[in-house]
Amino acid sequence: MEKYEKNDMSQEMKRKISEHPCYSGEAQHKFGRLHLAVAPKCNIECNYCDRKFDCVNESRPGVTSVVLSPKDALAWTDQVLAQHPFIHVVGIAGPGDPLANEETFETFRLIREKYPDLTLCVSTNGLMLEDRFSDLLKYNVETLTVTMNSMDPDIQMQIVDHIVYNKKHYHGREAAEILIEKQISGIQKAVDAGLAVKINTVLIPGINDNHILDMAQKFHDMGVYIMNIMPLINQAKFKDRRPPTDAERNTLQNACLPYVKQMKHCRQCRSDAYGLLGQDLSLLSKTRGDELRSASKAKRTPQLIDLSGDVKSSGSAELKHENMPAKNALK
Ligand SMILES: C[S@@+](CC[C@H](N)C(=O)[O-])C[C@H]1O[C@@H](n2cnc3c(N)ncnc32)[C@H](O)[C@@H]1O
Ligand code: SF4
Ligand code: SF4
Repeated sequence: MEKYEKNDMSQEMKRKISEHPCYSGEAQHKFGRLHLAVAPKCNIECNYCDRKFDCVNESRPGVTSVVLSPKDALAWTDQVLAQHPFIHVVGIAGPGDPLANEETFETFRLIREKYPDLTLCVSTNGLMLEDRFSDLLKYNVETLTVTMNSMDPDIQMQIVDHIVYNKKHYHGREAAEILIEKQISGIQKAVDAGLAVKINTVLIPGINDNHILDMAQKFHDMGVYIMNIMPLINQAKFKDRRPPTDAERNTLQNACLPYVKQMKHCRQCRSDAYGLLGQDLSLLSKTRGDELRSASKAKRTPQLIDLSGDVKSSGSAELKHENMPAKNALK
């Protein structure tokens, strides 16, 4: 592991990484993470993304039982940390894109004020990373994941349907070019500022599989800390595509390993997951939720991009199941 670490990484950052379950294979068994689902809107549309459905047993990215307000997210954090002191990382990973939602920054502000020693973590598609980077620094967000599936616009345009940037929508190659440019400049900015950057790359056979090794080499040059090659979950516009086999993913991870450290233990978690990676407590708690929902008036409101250029709601189905935060979360 040391061979990947930049010499200038501080002792404090090394300690934080050693307690982050996604950055360290050893940490996953001892330390947990709490995801706060405060960010429903997204500013791009990936062809594999489906944030519309939720099921009590469903565990995949983009799924949450309720969208929390920043205030409720703080109350929920208070309760989870009190009950589970092995959680040292609080992150925002959707269900949409954290940097497309002001609630993300307000949540970080509230949490940082109360918990100066927690590691704050965020996961983004990177479109707004450069533009909102100073806001992340303000709250001392130290670990950052950027999903980057291609550096080649001809490949990227097969994965992303469209983007919305500065209230304008872009399609096709132009959208892909803007997104790639913003991702690269944002990642470099974050690495240069000393953040531990992780890259998520969704492996989509027949689209980006032959390109991922090239990306790993570039990530090495850029100073990325770790790469997480995730298997495609075939859904949404990619429902008929074939996910990779474990062997295909393994082979690719091993090929990339000389260039950038590989995360091999990703669980493709929900946006409201908490606990150890291998034991998501949000899935184990089946008798909770009504109190939180009535107290917070929280509804499930996944939001998609409207082609007029606004980021808007696509529905407001109230959640029916009970799979959500604990009793007395909001006293
Ligand atoms: C739901 S996203 C939220 C954060 C942010 N919007 C992003 O895309 O990075 C969290 C992660 O789940 C991944 N993801 C979403 N849908 C997926 C799918 N169908 N198959 C594999 N990974 C998926 C995304 O690519 C991203 O890395
Ligand atoms: S950026 Fe994240 S939330 Fe947005 S469409 Fe892609 S996977 Fe879904
Ligand atoms: S989805 Fe993967 S990287 Fe993200 S919190 Fe879960 S295990 Fe960690």
